[in-house]
Amino acid sequence: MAMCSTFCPRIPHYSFLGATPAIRSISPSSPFRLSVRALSSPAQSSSSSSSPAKEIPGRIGFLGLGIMGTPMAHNLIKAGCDVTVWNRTKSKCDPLISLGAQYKSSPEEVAATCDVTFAMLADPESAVDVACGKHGAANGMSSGKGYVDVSTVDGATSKFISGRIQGTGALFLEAPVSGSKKPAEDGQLIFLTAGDKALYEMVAPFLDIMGKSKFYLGDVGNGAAMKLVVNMIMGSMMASFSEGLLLSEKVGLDPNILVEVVSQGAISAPMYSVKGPSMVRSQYPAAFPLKHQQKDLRLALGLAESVSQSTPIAAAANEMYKVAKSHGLSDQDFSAVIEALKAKQ
Ligand SMILES: NC(=O)C1=CN([C@@H]2O[C@H](COP(=O)(O)OP(=O)(O)OC[C@H]3O[C@@H](n4cnc5c(N)ncnc54)[C@H](OP(=O)(O)O)[C@@H]3O)[C@@H](O)[C@H]2O)C=CC1
Ligand SMILES: O=CCCC(=O)O
Repeated sequence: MAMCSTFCPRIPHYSFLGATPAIRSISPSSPFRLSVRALSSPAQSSSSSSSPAKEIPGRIGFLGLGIMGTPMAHNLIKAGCDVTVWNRTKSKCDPLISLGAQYKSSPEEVAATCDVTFAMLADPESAVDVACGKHGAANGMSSGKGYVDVSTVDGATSKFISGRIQGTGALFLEAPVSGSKKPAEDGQLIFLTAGDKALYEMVAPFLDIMGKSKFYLGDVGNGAAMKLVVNMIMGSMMASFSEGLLLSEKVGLDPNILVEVVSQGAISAPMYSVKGPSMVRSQYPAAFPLKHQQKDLRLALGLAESVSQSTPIAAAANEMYKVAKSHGLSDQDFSAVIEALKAKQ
């Protein structure tokens, strides 16, 4: 890994060589370039016994600037990190470039110029394509670098990508996130990581910038599985909530009051309080696109089948999301699944 030369002001516990001990006044929007000891170099590492400095990757790549990737990369830039971005639709890079990000025209170039590259892609196909396709990130990876895939994919996909990345000598970490657009903006995501522990430790400061907590779950596939189980539960909860809202209305109750009642009881969940009022108004501004929720249910059902676990509620919910997709609601928020029930009336 290259010498780290980036200072992230929100990283509290790291020793920066060449900087005065009292950290200088920091403009949150401007990347700092202080000289920091790179611990990936064994010689430097072993000669540093008097200081607790840790390894901090210098240049951070970010591939995939959709609803989630954009605020995640933005938070890294705001924290002063040296970030290089790429997105299939180039125009989505422009706001981050204007905030100080660098741009490369392919995942391969990003990976080649960065120490650690994060990827936040739509689904298994795009995650594989961006990591392993022509001009994919794997072509730019080599020993000393790291690849962190934060997309939601299935374990088999993650293992395939891991194999390609590790085949170059680089390290791999899967790190799908729990939390949606607002937590991504607020740096409040929950990372569900698995893979190379050394890379986990190396990127922990960056996960701490983008999130509020992180779990290390062992072998590649475990992070993906945890994420799919969580989203399987979430998809079923939203489907059930949709039925309740419509039933309450049909029997003459005010669904807004149902939302309030639910929020005060044992089944209270932020998701219901946040999305309930707009669902009552039949508005579904996309935070978590419905097509991705259906993808996650599909992948979770595959996971369940692989271990012969019965999941009849998730299977029924999946059918509702499929119906909603067939009504053109793929890019709406997943709460638009309620429309699938209205369509059946
Ligand atoms: N939104 C949410 O609340 C959450 C989403 N997730 C997961 O995170 C991932 C991203 O979600 P989100 O940001 O919402 O999704 P978006 O649909 O907003 O963004 C998807 C990203 O993937 C890129 N992409 C899609 N297909 C391809 C392809 N074939 N080749 C290259 N790039 C491609 C898009 O590029 P382009 O701009 O060119 O279309 C875009 O950058 C998904 O796996 C999702 O399940 C996880 C937690 C929460
Ligand atoms: O994958 C999307 C998760 C959305 C959320 O956790 O709110």
